[in-house]
Amino acid sequence: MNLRFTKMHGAGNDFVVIDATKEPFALTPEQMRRLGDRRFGVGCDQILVIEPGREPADDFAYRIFNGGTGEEVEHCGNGSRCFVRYVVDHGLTTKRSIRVRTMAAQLELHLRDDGRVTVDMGAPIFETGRVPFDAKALQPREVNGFELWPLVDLGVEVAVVSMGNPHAVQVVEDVATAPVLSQGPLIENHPRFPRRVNAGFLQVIDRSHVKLRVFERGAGETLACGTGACAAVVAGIRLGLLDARVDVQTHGGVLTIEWAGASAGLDAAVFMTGPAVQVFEGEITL
Ligand SMILES: N[C@H](CCC[C@H](N)C(=O)O)C(=O)O
Repeated sequence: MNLRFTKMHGAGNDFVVIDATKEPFALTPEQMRRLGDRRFGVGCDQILVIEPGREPADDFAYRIFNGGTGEEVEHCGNGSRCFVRYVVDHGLTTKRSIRVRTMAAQLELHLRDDGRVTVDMGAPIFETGRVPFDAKALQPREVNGFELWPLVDLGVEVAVVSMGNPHAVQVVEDVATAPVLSQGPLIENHPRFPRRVNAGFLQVIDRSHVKLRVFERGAGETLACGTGACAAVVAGIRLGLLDARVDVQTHGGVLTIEWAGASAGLDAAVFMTGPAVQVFEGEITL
């Protein structure tokens, strides 16, 4: 079969976007892995599939598949910005504030006049059972009232947060020398995370600037991770290290994360603002 696609990126986190608003989408996990393969396919971190809204309040639905495994996942922050850029640029909507539903959340997204996109990412989830993280028989270390959980076999402590998808965030001295490529897969597949996990490495520059690297579940280290940036900033705020608005420097660009959780309560929504770029359109024979 021939498949038309659009290649996009959000701060270097790259995507193959498939428009399934006109006919139903049905690719096998093997075909998804082929799309994600940087040698035998197009190559991307995730595949984004845009579908018509399934609920009256939703303008669209969009599905996310990790490019390395073909598995469908709950959320993709950088992908949600590219989704908005796509539907506006391809005339699928005349709105600039768009409601979309993913597997895990209903999002409100806004295309700004400066071309960046602001996403209401919803509230973070801290209950370990909902991340999910198996805390059985573990003693956390409390910092500023927030738990850091030991991964004893790896000799690290992580904050566990869900943004709809699971994140394990550790604070490091220097992301440039952090063991992202060696320790990342060990955290991703750690038995304490029954659905595996995205592993974040957070370096605090000052209370409103951080650097972040993420070894993503099902994709490896990406140039940026939107939900990872949200999870890392939320963890940093709860640890008392960060203010409510933080610029996150990733390999692929800067994401701005805002969370008023320290003053407005832990169920405050996280807002992410960042770029969304179309690179090329193409057709692949699967
Ligand atoms: N690898 C992630 C999905 C993509 C998240 C990331 N690309 C983002 O921008 O949030 C997971 O398995 O949960």
